[in-house]
Amino acid sequence: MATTTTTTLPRPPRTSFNASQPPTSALPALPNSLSNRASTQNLRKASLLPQTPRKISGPLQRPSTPSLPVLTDAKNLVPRRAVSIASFPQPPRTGGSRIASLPPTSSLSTCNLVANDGSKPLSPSPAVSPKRGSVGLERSPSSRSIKTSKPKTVSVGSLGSGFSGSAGGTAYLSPPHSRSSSAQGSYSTNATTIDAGAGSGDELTARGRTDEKFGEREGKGNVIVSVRVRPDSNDSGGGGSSEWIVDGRDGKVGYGGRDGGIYEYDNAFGQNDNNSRVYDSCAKRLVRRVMEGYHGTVFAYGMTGTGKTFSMQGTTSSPGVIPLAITDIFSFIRETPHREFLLRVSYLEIYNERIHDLLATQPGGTGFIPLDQQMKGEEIKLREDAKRGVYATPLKEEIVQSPTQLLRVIARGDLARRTGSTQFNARSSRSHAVVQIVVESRDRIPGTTAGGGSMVDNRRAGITGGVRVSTLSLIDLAGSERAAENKERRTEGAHINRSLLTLGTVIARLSSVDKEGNGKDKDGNHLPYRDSKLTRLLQPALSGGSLVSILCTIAFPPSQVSGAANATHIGETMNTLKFAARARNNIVSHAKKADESLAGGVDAGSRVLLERYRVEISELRAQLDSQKRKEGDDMKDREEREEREVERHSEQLLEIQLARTALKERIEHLNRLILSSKSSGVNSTRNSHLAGNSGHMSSLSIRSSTTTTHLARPFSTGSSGSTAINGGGSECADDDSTGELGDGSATLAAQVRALQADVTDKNRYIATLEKRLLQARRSSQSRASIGFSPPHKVPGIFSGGELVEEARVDVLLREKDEEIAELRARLDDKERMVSALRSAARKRDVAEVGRRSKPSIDEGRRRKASGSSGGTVEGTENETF
Ligand SMILES: Nc1ncnc2c1ncn2[C@@H]1O[C@H](COP(=O)(O)OP(=O)(O)OP(=O)(O)O)[C@@H](O)[C@H]1O
Repeated sequence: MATTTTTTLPRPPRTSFNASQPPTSALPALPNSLSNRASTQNLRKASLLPQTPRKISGPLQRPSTPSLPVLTDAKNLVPRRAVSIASFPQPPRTGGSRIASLPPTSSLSTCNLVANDGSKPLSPSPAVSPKRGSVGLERSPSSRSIKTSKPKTVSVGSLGSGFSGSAGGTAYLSPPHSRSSSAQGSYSTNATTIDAGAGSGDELTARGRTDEKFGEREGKGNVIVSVRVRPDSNDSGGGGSSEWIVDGRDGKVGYGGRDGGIYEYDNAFGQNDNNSRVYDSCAKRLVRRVMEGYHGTVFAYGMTGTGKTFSMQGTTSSPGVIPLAITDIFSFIRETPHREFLLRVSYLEIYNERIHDLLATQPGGTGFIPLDQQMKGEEIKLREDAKRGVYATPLKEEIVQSPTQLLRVIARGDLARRTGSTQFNARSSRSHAVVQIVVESRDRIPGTTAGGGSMVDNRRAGITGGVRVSTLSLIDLAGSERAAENKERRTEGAHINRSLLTLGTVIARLSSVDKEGNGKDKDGNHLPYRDSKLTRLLQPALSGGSLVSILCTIAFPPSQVSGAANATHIGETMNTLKFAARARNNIVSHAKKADESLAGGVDAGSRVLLERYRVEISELRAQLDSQKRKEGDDMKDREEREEREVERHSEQLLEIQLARTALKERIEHLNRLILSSKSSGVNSTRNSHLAGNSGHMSSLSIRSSTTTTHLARPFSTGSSGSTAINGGGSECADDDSTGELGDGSATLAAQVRALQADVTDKNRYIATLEKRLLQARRSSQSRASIGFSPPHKVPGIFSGGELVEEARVDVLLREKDEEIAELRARLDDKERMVSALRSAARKRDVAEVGRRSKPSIDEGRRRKASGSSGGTVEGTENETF
């Protein structure tokens, strides 16, 4: 696990204000230990720029000794490529200055600010003898317009080059502008052309260290407090602006009038300072640190209409902290190829002490849920845990992959935010809005692409390192307003003021907090973080857990305002200045680089999405692989099954073909037999008596394997005709031995026997055919029911060919059926022929007997006539019969 470096840095001593007293006005009032009178006295007595007090109560003078070295780290600075936001796709513009999260399209036109070398003057200016009211400053021409495209820098003699009168009031020489406009209408981050040094590590610049990079100077540490003066909107020059002091070089802002005072901050921005300069000085470095693993919080605080939203969101032509931070976040990602990042964003507002999700959409993702409906739904609560600190839940978080996407998400939230008209701002934010960008990052595995292995894989491979989670909170607070006309505004105002008051109280009491960091003051009392949702949400930042940048906005009272209103305005502005001074003095940050959580600590509910996604990716990959393997196996199985089916089918086809061939051969054989019988003339005219007895037989082409000569077979004495016809083989042998006539023809009985044998033979054959047919039918049915369904068919093997084959088999079967029927008919014919032959044989036998008996009778008659005995004749007849 990466070692955690604590970067609690020493801070220079600050003026300690009376922090025990909570503020009583709308903006928490900073108890002013010195009266104006005392201040005036001190102005005369004290030297300029005291070392510890922030509030400057004496004449402004240059310090006698230079407190800041100049560019001590210059040799360590590494030039860095300028990154243009134009390289990112631009989100759609919804128009109006309010949707200011969008980057500009036109080139910046008001950046020609007076530049110097950006370093703190080494030689103090000669001490001045300020007159009361001018606090050591020469009054600047109050009529100077802020709308002059080329701001005029007026030197204020008492402060030398450090102070200068400018439009609308006291101004100062601006440090060099880090952003420049481009012809393409994009803006490039020239300020980032000097890197903080490769591997800037975990150390943060402590207060008191000179840090020229990004135009920074002394006092830039974990907590940065800046004050920005809004230009006078009505171009009047500001009635009392001459009494206001803005020292951009030394970071001093003050009021020289009654109850006034001068305070020192990390940055003081005059009316000519644009958003990019504000961002570069207040937030740029913090954003970079967030990308490196620190938590960071930037918030804008101030009276209504003083430019908080303008500073945080900006306009299309002058983007504010939020869009510029987004640009830098993605620039950092592009410039850090050895790490991979995952960004998610949420956007909430605290309105009337209720939290609303500005990104909440209807179920199914269709449109934003109106806030009144959200009010009815599940309340968003603040929870706290050791890892995440204080967080709102349930809250929608969107993962973003590009600046455009991120800007769009925030622009969507901006549209949903509540605004209303106040006395000082036609479109006043009536809620505190918190954009939270969670940055997860981890080292990319060497030699792998972005889709590299999981943390588990890395550990197996011996690569250590985990996911670092840091959070950037960008907060646009609602403005305090003392007197509102309508009830709704008053209710809102009451909530806003109460939460800001609590914020002031907490910050005031931070100075008394014990060093344990347990949120209690020295008396053991808890700081009232829980008194408002805002302070509860800011608790981790205020109690030292993150880098903090507070931008306090003020506006000089308009020239037309006088009397009580003017006094109120001055009072509110002073409250803002005091709040800022107190914050600068009291907030101590112990910001640490976030731990890198290892894969082992990433459970299902872990918020470290980067690792969860990586684990999920590798799990899905494994699933994919196993599915592929399974599919391969299945495919192999299917192929094998299909091969087996093909084999079986072709075997069956072969069987059928063999059977068919056998049948054909048999049929041919039978045909040959029948034809030979026919050709031998069973129906010939020689057997006309037979034909005459059974005339239909000739028409049926009765054939026999025996010849008609059988009919001339001698009648066998002592054997009955019927026995001879129905006899078996032995009788046939007898017939053959005894039935041959002189012409060599078979006897009729033999012919009958032959026919009978033929009939038996054919019957057997028919039975065989029927059996085969049955088998063929069965196998054809089983083939149809298994394995031959279309999905299992192998194209080109079973599809068309199989169907044709099936049809052929059917035709064949039909043919066989017909053939069998024909054979049966022939058998019937033969049987009829056999019986006709039998009856012919019987007739012939009778005729033969008659023929033979007639000569005997004649002989007997002859013998009788000749007188010889007739015993021999009888004996002969007996022998014969
Ligand atoms: N530095 C500036 N330069 C030019 N215009 C500015 C500047 N600051 C503020 N404005 C303009 O002043 C008006 C009020 O500013 P903005 O809405 O940012 O005030 P706010 O502090 O956010 O007020 P609220 O608290 O009521 O929301 C806007 O029209 C804005 O464009």
